[in-house]
Amino acid sequence: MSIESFGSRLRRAMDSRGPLCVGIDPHASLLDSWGLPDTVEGLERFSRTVVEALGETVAVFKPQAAFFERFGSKGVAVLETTVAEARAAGALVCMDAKRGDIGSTMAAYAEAFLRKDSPLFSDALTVSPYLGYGSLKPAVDLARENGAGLFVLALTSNPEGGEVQHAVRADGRNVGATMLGHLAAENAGESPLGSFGAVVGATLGDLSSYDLDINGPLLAPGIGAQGATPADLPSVFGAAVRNVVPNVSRGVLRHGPSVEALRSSAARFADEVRSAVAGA
Ligand SMILES: O=c1ccn([C@@H]2O[C@H](COP(=O)(O)O)[C@@H](O)[C@H]2O)c(=O)[nH]1
Repeated sequence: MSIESFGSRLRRAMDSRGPLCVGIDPHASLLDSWGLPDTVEGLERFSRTVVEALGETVAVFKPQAAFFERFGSKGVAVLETTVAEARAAGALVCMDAKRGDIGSTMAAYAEAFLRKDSPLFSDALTVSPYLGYGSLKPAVDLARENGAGLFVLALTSNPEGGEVQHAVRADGRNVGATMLGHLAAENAGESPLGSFGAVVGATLGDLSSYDLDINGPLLAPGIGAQGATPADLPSVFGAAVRNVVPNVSRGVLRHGPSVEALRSSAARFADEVRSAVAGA
């Protein structure tokens, strides 16, 4: 029996639930504003509340591994539960762990997040290609085998990213464009959508000099706390906007701990995204 690909599962989730991805980023300041202690117990209450509020409506959750790892093994245990509960609620999970290393070590990272029986198995994983795109091959292979996906950092939302990603190579292409080219090759011939996506910040303004037509998803962080809005998406992404998975973390999470307020905030962002994409 063949496994359904991540790209196919994601397209279905985007069509039925809308494309919004909500981050699960338990910042210490958010725990505090939710009236929770900055402890493993606080972390657990926070994550469970987000999943309870939004698990049946958002297409994708993006837990930010760093906020769990800062509590050590107990925090990682909460991350495992969060992933399982989010997936059980019907959402896809993109683990934002931004892993990247030499190929032999990358294989171990891939096993941690993309092996079907791993406690942290996620539908997709963010990865860093800055040890060379080829170093990601073990993750590409395991993702394909298990119907999972990757989001490769191509053009990140932070202002410092350009120093690396806009650097121009000997062939005249810049580094970010080169990563997009690798992903287009990875996704060639896939339908309805390839499983190998790019991270492209919603904060970056006009990207018309880039070929964003990679036949794969474009994970777009930067909406809300970093200043971008859903209305920016068409001008940033052009025709590729239909493959954009816009991420909002603090912009939604700051409305907790009320489940109702979290739901209304996510619904507002989802509506704004829908209108922006429909008008594009
Ligand atoms: O280019 C990137 C890649 C990843 N991120 C991550 O997304 C969220 C954004 O959080 P907000 O609260 O909505 O700003 C966070 O987990 C980042 O690590 C990114 O912002 N930019």
